[in-house]
Amino acid sequence: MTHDAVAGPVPVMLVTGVLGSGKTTLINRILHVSGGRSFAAIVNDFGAVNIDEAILSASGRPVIGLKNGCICCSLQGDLLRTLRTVLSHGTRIDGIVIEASGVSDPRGIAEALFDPILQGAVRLDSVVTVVDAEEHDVSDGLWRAQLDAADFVVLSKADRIADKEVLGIRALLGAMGKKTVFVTREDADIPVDVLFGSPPERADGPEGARPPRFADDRFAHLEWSSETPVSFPAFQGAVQTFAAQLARGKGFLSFRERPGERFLFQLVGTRASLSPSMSAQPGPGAQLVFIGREEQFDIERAKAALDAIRLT
Ligand SMILES: Nc1nc2c(ncn2[C@@H]2O[C@H](COP(=O)(O)OP(=O)(O)OP(=O)(O)O)[C@@H](O)[C@H]2O)c(=O)[nH]1
Repeated sequence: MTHDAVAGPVPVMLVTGVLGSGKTTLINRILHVSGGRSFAAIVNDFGAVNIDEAILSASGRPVIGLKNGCICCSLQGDLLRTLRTVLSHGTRIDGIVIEASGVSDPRGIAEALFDPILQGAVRLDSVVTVVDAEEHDVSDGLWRAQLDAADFVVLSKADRIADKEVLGIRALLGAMGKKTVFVTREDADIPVDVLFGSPPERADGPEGARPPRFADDRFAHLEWSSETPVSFPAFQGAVQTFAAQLARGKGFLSFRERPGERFLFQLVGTRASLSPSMSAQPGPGAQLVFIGREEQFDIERAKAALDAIRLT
């Protein structure tokens, strides 16, 4: 099925969730379990280095990264242009998954999909919000906005908490009107057919009355790179000096102590991890992004701590 008028509009799934909740992990599994279907992914990262694009491109599916902004506001034009490019590519596309950056209010993106030129070419099938079972802040306005917009909730990292706590979060989400909650672990099956379900009735077209959106200006980010491998203990020591100020950190890097190996660094809340990188991305140095709330994250000090490791 090449995209054309006969095939009908291409279904779009919009995946939201706060920083580090598990959006890329979910999309990676969707791209891998897509069976005979051909899905494309559009990912929106917060910064010029698109780590998520590099992670997902290992799936072998078309993945396009949008950088330096938020598709719920400043990048809306880029999203529309990218969608048009994907649709006119000439290859069969059975569905498009759009990952919003962890600071996006999904309403802006849903509105963008009502663009008159795209009408008839794409159809917003579902808004999926990933909720981190282990770490979430129910008082956070962005978290609530993402939940409000969700047709489906995917509860990630359920493997990290007790079953009783999972039941508690499900009850909380149920009380918030979210009936369809999928609980996942990193290796669990993903109900792709349900998530790409029939289009729900939406009241969020251009005419609908909507509350104001959340902007992405509450977060500051630092991009840091090194052309050469870094020392592992020096890197660890530098990150420890500002990790408490961060909401998120991620990227690829190589260590002098492990020549020829490439690692994916992930930091969510207080949890940091390093795993062998499966993605093809430029080496041999480091490309990292660190994100923190504006009022907490001292970018200059973090940059100084990282720059110092170049000299070690
Ligand atoms: N144990 C466990 N870890 C998970 C699960 N889902 C995601 N993770 C881990 O959580 C971290 C963040 O996951 P991502 O998928 O990159 O999160 P994200 O929402 O795409 O992050 P941003 O795009 O930066 O907002 C990574 O270290 C993942 O391996 C899960 O279900 N279980």
